[in-house]
Amino acid sequence: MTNLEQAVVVITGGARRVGLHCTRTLQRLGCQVHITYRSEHAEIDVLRAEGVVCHRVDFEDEDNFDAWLEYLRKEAPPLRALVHNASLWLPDSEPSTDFQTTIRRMNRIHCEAPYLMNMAAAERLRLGGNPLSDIVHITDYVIEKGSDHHIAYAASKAALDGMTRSFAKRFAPHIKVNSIAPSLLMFQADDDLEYRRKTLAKSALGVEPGPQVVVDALLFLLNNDYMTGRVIALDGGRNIR
Ligand SMILES: NC(=O)C1=CN([C@@H]2O[C@H](COP(=O)(O)OP(=O)(O)OC[C@H]3O[C@@H](n4cnc5c(N)ncnc54)[C@H](OP(=O)(O)O)[C@@H]3O)[C@@H](O)[C@H]2O)C=CC1
Ligand SMILES: Nc1nc2c(c(=O)[nH]1)N=C([C@H](O)[C@@H](O)CO)CN2
Repeated sequence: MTNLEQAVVVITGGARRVGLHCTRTLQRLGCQVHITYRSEHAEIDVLRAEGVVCHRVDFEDEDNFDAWLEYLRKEAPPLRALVHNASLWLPDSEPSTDFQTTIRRMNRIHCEAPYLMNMAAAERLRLGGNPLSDIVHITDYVIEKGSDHHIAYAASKAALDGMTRSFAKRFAPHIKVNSIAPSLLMFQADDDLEYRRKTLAKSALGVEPGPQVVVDALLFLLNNDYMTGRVIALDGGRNIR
């Protein structure tokens, strides 16, 4: 069992939903959690009061993101883990968006940004191992099946999945790199009943599990010193449906 007391963990998109649940759990376990968030909201002040270090980072704002990379390269403390949770579930046919913008945004958020953060944080992660350190990519079950309405999203998550194996090769033996690939975790507040029914029926277990299943998988990875380049599928049995 790894000792997470005072371990420094970075969680991107750590101020809402799944990321927030990961943030609160690791903070309670004695970690020093650093999060990135994009938009200001009341929860940020609450997290700061709880001792979470909150960095405002928009992956699509070049100067702001470059400053974040510089922080990871030169100022961050030794890191025990870097969790790539931040994401945007952009459909291909969003009325206000043309397809070129959609694919560019999806690749930026789910592929370019995690790639650049991994390279920037590598030295800090090597220093922060106890004995090993972790990078976790949160991808999506959809990379297995494809999607007809989130093609760019699925493609960019597939790229993130591929980088799991590549970075696992590059960073062994000091840094483990694994993916968590969920299907439905949490509905959006405005998802209607018909959509919820249809979505729940897609898996063998037929439930909306909530964020704890991701926390459980994350803690498993942090505590396992013999797994790298692999994927934990959290999909309620979508594959056997
Ligand atoms: N929810 C689900 O059912 C499923 C989720 N997943 C994956 O699990 C992870 C967590 O899901 P969920 O909690 O729903 O994620 P959300 O859709 O709630 O997004 C997580 C965070 O990403 C941040 N983010 C979005 N765009 C940017 C950007 N350009 N720069 C920096 N941060 C950004 C958002 O910040 P802000 O709020 O400030 O804009 C948000 O807090 C994601 O990787 C998701 O793809 C996979 C399958 C199912
Ligand atoms: N960044 C996000 N990615 C995904 C979300 C989300 O809310 N934010 N939601 C889903 C769906 O739950 C899908 O798995 C089932 O309809 C997928 N990705």
